[in-house]
Amino acid sequence: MSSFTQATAIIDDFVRTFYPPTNEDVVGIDSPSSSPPTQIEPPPSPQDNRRNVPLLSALGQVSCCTIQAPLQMPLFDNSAMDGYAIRSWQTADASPANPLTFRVLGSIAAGDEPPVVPAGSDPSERTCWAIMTGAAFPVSVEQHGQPVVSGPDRYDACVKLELVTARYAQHLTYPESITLTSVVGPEANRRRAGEDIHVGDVLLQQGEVVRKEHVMVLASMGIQALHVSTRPATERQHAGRRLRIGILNTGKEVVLNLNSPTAPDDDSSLRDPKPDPTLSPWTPAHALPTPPSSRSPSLSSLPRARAQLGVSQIWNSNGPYIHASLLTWGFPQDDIDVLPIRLLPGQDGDDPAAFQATVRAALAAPYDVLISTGGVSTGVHDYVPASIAALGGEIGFHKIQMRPGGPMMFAHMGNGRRTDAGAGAGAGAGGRTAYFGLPGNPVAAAVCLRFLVGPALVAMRAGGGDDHGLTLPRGRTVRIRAEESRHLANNVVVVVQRKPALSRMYVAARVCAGTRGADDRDGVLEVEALARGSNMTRALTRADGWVCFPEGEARDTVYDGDLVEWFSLDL
Ligand SMILES: Nc1nc2c(c(=O)[nH]1)N[C@H]1C(S)=C(S)[C@@H](COP(=O)(O)OP(=O)(O)OC[C@H]3O[C@@H](n4cnc5c(N)ncnc54)[C@H](O)[C@@H]3O)O[C@H]1N2
Ligand code: MOO
Repeated sequence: MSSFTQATAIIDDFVRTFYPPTNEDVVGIDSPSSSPPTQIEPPPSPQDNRRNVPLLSALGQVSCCTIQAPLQMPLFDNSAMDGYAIRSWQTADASPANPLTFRVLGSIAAGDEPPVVPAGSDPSERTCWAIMTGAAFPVSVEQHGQPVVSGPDRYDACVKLELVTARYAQHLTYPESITLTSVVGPEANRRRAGEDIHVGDVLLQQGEVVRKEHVMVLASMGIQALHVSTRPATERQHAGRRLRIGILNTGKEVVLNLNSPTAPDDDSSLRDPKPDPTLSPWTPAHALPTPPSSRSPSLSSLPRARAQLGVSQIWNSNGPYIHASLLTWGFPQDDIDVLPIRLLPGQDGDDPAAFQATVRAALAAPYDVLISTGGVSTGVHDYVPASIAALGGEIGFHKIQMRPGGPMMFAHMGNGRRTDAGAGAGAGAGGRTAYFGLPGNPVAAAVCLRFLVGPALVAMRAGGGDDHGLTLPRGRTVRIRAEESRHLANNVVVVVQRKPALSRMYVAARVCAGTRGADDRDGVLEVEALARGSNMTRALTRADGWVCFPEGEARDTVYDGDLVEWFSLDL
């Protein structure tokens, strides 16, 4: 586990070794601009140049429509951790002196249809399911097929795998039983359907300039095209070398929806008037959305957005977000490719062999930079670090003391051939292709991109920065305010509570209304901390930046009114 400082030093060393200062030609880029987040333009006039364009082409343009969410987010209850879905009440007596054993009934990966468990089974029997991050929880159903939404039958919580001792039987790919020595709270590590976005929530307003954060959220809804009024592009010039960049998204639950800004013009996501009454077979009735009466074009796209997803699948939002970020930071579209992981006959989703074949081909291409999402944490399907090591990648770091984004890895790779056959994982000789393995959770991926990948790419492009190395983001001191209704502990408004000196922590934040653009009375800008949670993407569309609570500080609580560091959303 590296500290943030160690991680940046490792990347810095790579940049200095393989991408020294360059005198290469200036790269002229039509960058989609970094407009202030909440910039609203006057409503477009009829003679404006309105077009229906693929989502990535809408970056930096003015939206002609107010877009309401056609889907709830998360789409279904799912696990925030790799671990075991249990009935939390059965853990009430667990302690080191009283370890409890649970029989494992099966395993659920993200993208798997969740098992349906008949309610009314013997409650004295302790059972559980192995469950991966992003996987749907088992559904307990009554005799007549109604899902059970509360009560002792429900597998309501996930205990993370680090907290249990697992016993394996030879014929099983998952443990036959686990032993637990601590109590697990109700709903622990369970991300609830709709906790971030409700159907009908406004995601983008008419007249708003489309930013990369909108791309993330709209892509997660399966929205592939937007009506925009095009503005003249602002040409930004970036000196330095061109970098060929490949984006890979792992996870069999992830459905790729956008390939490039040059995808065919498609306005079908803006048609189809009928709402879908059967959002998902296992969504509890109370969570089914009631579409509001005034429908926006995106609400009417609900059947299409949902119908194209299989059970337990999600739209890819990380890929479009990374793509949009690179375009925003001035990397030319021609230099960016989306690299789908293609399965061969007989290969299941999330097959490390398919992933390795894709990376091997990319190394031969060759790419300067590969950025993947997902598969870097601790679960059985998190094969990215081992695969990169097996391909000869030299792992610079895997796991950082940072939240979100802790599972991130960085490696550098050559042509994919191992130089020292038989040596242990990670013993490759490395090379000049930078490999950034970002976590799958979208906010975690965004933090890694902003604070580690972006600065690295800029340094690689320019061969410069601070003394020709990595330019670390520079912050500004601001006063933190807790967003309304944040936790009230003993009448003191607490912004963040964390374990002492644990990790560097980033939280999306927004300059407080009334102080926007101007400092408050004592000259310090006030910013509001927005929702945390590495799957809570909606906050990003309202944010202007990130606040940082640095690592190594003994204090575990950040109070309303404390001074903290603030960073803009863009580089
Ligand atoms: N037992 C433990 N479980 C987890 C830990 C841990 O320390 N112990 N860490 C958690 C943290 S923190 C993160 S972040 C995630 C990262 O996991 P992975 O990088 O292995 O990512 P996945 O499991 O593949 O996906 C996580 C999450 O993100 C969703 N996802 C994935 N790809 C996309 C995409 N392209 N677009 C949108 N959303 C995506 C996926 O469905 C999952 O919900 O691990 C925790 N678990
Ligand atoms: O969910 Mo993890 O911290 O990288 O966000």
